[in-house]
Amino acid sequence: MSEVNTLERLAALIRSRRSDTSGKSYTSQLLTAGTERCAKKFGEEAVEAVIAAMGTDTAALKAEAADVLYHLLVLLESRDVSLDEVLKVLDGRMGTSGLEEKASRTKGAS
Ligand SMILES: N=c1c2ncn([C@@H]3O[C@H](COP(=O)(O)OP(=O)(O)OP(=O)(O)O)[C@@H](O)[C@H]3O)c2ncn1[C@@H]1O[C@H](COP(=O)(O)O)[C@@H](O)[C@H]1O
Repeated sequence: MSEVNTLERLAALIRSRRSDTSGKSYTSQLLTAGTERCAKKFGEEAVEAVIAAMGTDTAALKAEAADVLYHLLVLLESRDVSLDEVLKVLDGRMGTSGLEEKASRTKGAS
């Protein structure tokens, strides 16, 4: 699937930025700043996506959604969690309904 390939390629690019010392990589700056900084940026971009979703500019929503995906991948990289590991969680949920998933979480929490 091309969508997954794009995310996988981006995740690999982000990982490679860990060892970038050129000083020209925004990703490298974020990773060097640490998880708290990455999480803050992710939160900001998520809020911007929410605001765009409430508006009528579809191009703006697509751009904000792309920012969210990029910043999520940077956040995961900062915690050494791979995209593949997250996709496996999603794969594990396939075939169950969202409501069943919700019920099993509620059960697990009690
Ligand atoms: N997909 C992205 C991407 N999406 C968003 N951004 C950056 O995320 C930042 C967030 O937007 P803001 O408006 O908050 O910008 P800002 O004020 O500059 O950010 P801060 O100073 O607050 O951190 C912008 O600087 C965007 O350029 C991205 N930066 C990089 N990528 C990808 O990562 C690759 C590697 O980038 P570098 O690490 O910079 O080489 C690029 O080739 C792209 O494929």
